[in-house]
Amino acid sequence: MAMLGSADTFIVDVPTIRPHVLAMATMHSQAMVIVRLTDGEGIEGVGEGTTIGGLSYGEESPESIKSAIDTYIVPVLETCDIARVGATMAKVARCVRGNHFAKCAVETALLDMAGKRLGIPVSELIGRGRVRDTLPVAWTLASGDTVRDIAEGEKMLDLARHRIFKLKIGKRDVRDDVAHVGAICKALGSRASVRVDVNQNWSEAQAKLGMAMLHDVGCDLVEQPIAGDDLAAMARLTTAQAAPLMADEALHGPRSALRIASAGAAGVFALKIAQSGGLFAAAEVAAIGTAAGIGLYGGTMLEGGVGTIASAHVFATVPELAWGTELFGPLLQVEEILSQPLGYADFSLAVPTGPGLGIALDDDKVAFFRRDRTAPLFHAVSTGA
Ligand SMILES: O=C(O)C[C@H]1C=CC(=O)O1
Ligand SMILES: [Mn+2]
Repeated sequence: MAMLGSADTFIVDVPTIRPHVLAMATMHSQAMVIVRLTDGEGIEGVGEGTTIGGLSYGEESPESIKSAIDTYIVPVLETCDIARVGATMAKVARCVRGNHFAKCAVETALLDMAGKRLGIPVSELIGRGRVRDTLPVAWTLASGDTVRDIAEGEKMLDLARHRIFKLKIGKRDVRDDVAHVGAICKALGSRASVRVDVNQNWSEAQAKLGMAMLHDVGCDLVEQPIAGDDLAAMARLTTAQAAPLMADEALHGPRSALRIASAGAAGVFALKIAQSGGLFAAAEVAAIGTAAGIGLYGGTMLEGGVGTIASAHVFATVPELAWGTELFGPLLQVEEILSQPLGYADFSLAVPTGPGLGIALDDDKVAFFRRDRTAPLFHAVSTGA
């Protein structure tokens, strides 16, 4: 039995290392909602709710995530035995509709606490438990410039950090986008797998042309080429096109996963904990995909360290992760806000082994990047006078 001790939610804004150009927004910084819960014994759990480009990607914004947690979810937690994470989240689901990103942040914090209480990693609390300790990690080339993207890809290969690259397209004319992808495929050759994400920006006709041309230039996978709610068109493209179609924005948890699988509307699922509505729900999406013979990929909402590691614990439990993961979010930010650096090496991310999430926030960095910070932004520099 454990009762809620305290709850604190706040937004941190961390600049990106370069502009990140997507079809629907160009990011210069990432806004992450951090939730910190304690129980009556003082055990702390952290969670993260993060989306991309304000309201341009999905239906929740950083501000709405924080407000849903503070106003509607925390009062429910106050009535629960928060040691029972499944029962607590079931009660939250009865009281709060939708708001998957907010629920995921809270469920993450509860699982972090539960793991710490039990002395086991979160991955051991999901499904059948952990089956792997490292995850292959893709990088997104999205500087908006082909030459710069090739140089960045070469650098990542040299550093042995990434050999899977996702290109963000859909903003320009289809033929211009394909020329950009083709140039990168040609430059990186067999040293890398190149995939694209259109973020729903094509019509079905554009997708027919684009997917055929992309296959011809060596692109391995096409993510969400058209609107995620048009399952009939996704099914037509999945059947007719040689390049596999990956569902991303179409997936909102187990029920949508079942609908997509039944309609034959995707060959690959992008698993995302926030979009699914939490870690348990993401594991259920994975199970539906596996049962339907759909390939799995560990997706990201470009979360920082907390959301990335929460995702990593789930992906570490997936028996077959044919397409790897894209858990590079913290590397796109100028600072990880964690006390210990994450283990990116040998084209992979190490899944922490400590209790709970196995990570801790760095309080100074959090104080520095908090949107509501009261301390001065820059420390005074001594002149030696
Ligand atoms: O999948 C998305 O749409 C979101 C995201 C993942 C990688 C990236 O660069 O953006
Ligand atoms: Mn996507």
